[in-house]
Amino acid sequence: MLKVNNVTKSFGDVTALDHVTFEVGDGELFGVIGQNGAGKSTLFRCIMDFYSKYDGEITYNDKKFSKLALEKIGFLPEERSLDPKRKVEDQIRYFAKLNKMKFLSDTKLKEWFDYFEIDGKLSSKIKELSKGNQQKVQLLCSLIYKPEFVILDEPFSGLDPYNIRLLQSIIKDINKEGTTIMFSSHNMENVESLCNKLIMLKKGKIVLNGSPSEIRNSYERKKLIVESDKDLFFLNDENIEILSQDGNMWTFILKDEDYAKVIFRKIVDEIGFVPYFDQSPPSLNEIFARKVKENV
Ligand SMILES: Nc1ncnc2c1ncn2[C@@H]1O[C@H](COP(=O)(O)OP(=O)(O)OP(=O)(O)O)[C@@H](O)[C@H]1O
Repeated sequence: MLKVNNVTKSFGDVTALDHVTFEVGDGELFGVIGQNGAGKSTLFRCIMDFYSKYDGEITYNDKKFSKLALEKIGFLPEERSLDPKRKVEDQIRYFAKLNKMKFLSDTKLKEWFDYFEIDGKLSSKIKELSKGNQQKVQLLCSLIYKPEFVILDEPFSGLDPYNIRLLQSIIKDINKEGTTIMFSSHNMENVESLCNKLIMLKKGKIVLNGSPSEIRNSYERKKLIVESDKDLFFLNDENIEILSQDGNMWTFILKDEDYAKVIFRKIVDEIGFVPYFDQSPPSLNEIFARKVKENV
């Protein structure tokens, strides 16, 4: 288990991390979300022990992360670090060797290359690949030796939607095989579909912490979406903050979530059948947007 306890890291008068405390359990797929400058990369660098000092304590199974054998950790840094002049194959073999992978057969190498659907050849030079494909090679390099704990700083940045989905499914597969994975993103949608736990950082502080459903269910269900061909404006009263219509879909923002029962009854009484009636908590995307706007 990774334990981050009361970590604060400052650069002059900028507090990049401000009393940050959370845990990542073994086998978790853990998302770190936040806007630009929220402190995500600083957090990863603290975990990797790249700074000479920070306040607080970070341990992995009760030891410093940096004391772990190299081959147990995978790290995709925000600054990509491939050698443009090297061949793809040599670059992958270099990282595999650096991380103490004993043997990498040609077949295994080709399997991984195909798994990532990299557009290029193993014999291509890194600089001959597109940016997105270079990114896929770098992610491959941080995973091929099957580390037990992986940190991926912005693994999806600059990728098209197809490749985002491809890398998400690779990350899920590798996590299912037992690797604990922490990754960062600006995009809540990437995080929501992928992780089972997350934190959101804002100006170096944790403003959300939990599983996507725990976080969503901690919010009131004040938004109702109802499908109806009939006009529903007759339901507008002092218990409804906003009532809007888009085609046959109606959105109600309630003052109190319990009022949904009254609305449901009234619709059934007045017009009978209700094809669609949804009272979900806000999506993570909506929660993220709200948190961005809130003053911390
Ligand atoms: N080496 C440094 N020297 C000075 N300030 C730094 C340094 N590293 C980070 N910062 C500052 O710390 C804050 C957090 O930066 P960090 O890179 O951790 O954010 P981030 O969430 O990773 O952002 P992004 O999504 O843009 O990569 C920012 O205000 C940044 O300017």
